Amino acid sequence: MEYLKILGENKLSGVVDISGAKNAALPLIACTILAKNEIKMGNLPNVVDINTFLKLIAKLGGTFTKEGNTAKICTSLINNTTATYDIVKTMRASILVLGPILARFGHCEVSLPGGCAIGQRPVDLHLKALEAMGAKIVINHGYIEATAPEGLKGAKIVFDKVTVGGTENIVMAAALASGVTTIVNAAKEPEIVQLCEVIASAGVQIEGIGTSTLKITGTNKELLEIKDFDVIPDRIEAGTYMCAAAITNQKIKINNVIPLHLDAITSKLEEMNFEVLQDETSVTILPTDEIKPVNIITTEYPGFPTDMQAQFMALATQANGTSTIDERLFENRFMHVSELLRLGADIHLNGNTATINGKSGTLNGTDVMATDLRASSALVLAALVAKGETSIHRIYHLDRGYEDLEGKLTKIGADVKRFTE
Ligand SMILES: CC(=O)N[C@H]1[C@@H](OP(=O)(O)OP(=O)(O)OC[C@H]2O[C@@H](n3ccc(=O)[nH]c3=O)[C@H](O)[C@@H]2O)O[C@H](CO)[C@@H](O)[C@@H]1O
Ligand SMILES: C=C(OP(=O)(O)O)C(=O)O
Repeated sequence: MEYLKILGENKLSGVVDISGAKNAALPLIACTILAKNEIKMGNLPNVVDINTFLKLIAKLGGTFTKEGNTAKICTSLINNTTATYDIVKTMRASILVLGPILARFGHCEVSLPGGCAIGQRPVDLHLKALEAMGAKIVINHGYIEATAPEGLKGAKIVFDKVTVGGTENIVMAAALASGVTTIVNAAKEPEIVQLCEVIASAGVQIEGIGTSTLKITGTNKELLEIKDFDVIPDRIEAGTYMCAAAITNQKIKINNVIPLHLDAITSKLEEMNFEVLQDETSVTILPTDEIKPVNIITTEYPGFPTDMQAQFMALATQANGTSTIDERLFENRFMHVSELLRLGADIHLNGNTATINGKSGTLNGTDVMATDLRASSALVLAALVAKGETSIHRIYHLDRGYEDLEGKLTKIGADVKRFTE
């Protein structure tokens, strides 16, 4: 297994180029199942989850070629409708093939994803919505077996909770359904906006893009001609490097971003007394005299993202005072706390609230274990300011979602090396 060794306290400076968004690219690859043509997708991040999703497309009978950050995907020959456990267990986003395959073929089988390190993460809302569109769903031997021999029919779906994956699955299913589907309480994340725009650019009528009510007029199983596109920049990768600048209190420019997507992150950094300069495609974090504490509540976009919670917790250890972080989306997304404690942080957990006493002492490098993707990046951030050497184990989590992390950090002056144990 591979691990990272980081020697802390280096001065950082320079520019980081942000890759395409994993969480936009995954549903966009799933949406190629709606198309009859080959689609060229640019700005794909070179991360394990993308390769896993492409492998899933190939297992279903689709084809792809990938060169650098561009893939050409064609699903016209799909002849298998089952997403098996071996793939789903490594990548929960596999559930995103359910809507498009069911809509196109009238049946689909997807292994139940089960829980993961950050919580139970049920998919009941995806299933309930598909049932409202006419699907019959049974759970059999750990598989979701969905059928709709007559095709899916447009329906009014009112989501009990805002769900990113649920909204994506239903938008894709609705694109090939018959009639109009209205999604009320839809998620509004930029990743969903891009998915809707790509499907709309193929001629599907979608009203309300970027709002919490989406109205999709389906094609009644007529496959789409989807145009080539580039994946939007990764706002979570960008936010992570913004935190790298902040935690080391150095000036770093984060390039190739959409600053609007970073508003919630920028505003929390400003509350922590950092100046954040913006132009059309970059943000620059400037050092501050005093890092101030912050109070954060995670919520849906455009609020503060749960995917940035762990990184801000690492940053809060360097603040002059006590910060609080309330995790409202996932019941178990605090696995990084015990590892930050091993580095010397002073953090108390009470239910879904973490209290972080900043500057209670210096962090000291040691061995720590990554437990999920963003927990891993929080440990990397903490290691950048810890005294001495930190070894971060189980970095396969990190590789799911950060392209060339060592390369990007090394370029701005960090001492990061990968080893095999
Ligand atoms: C690949 C991808 O884009 N992953 C993101 C996506 O995950 P994902 O799409 O899984 O997250 P959801 O928005 O669906 O989950 C939000 C909340 O709703 C609950 N829920 C969801 C579906 C359902 O059927 N029933 C149910 O109860 C979940 O357990 C969670 O508490 O959005 C999350 C919330 O912004 C991010 O942290 C993930 O990085
Ligand atoms: C939780 C994440 O991803 P996933 O939903 O794929 O587990 C993430 O990107 O932070």
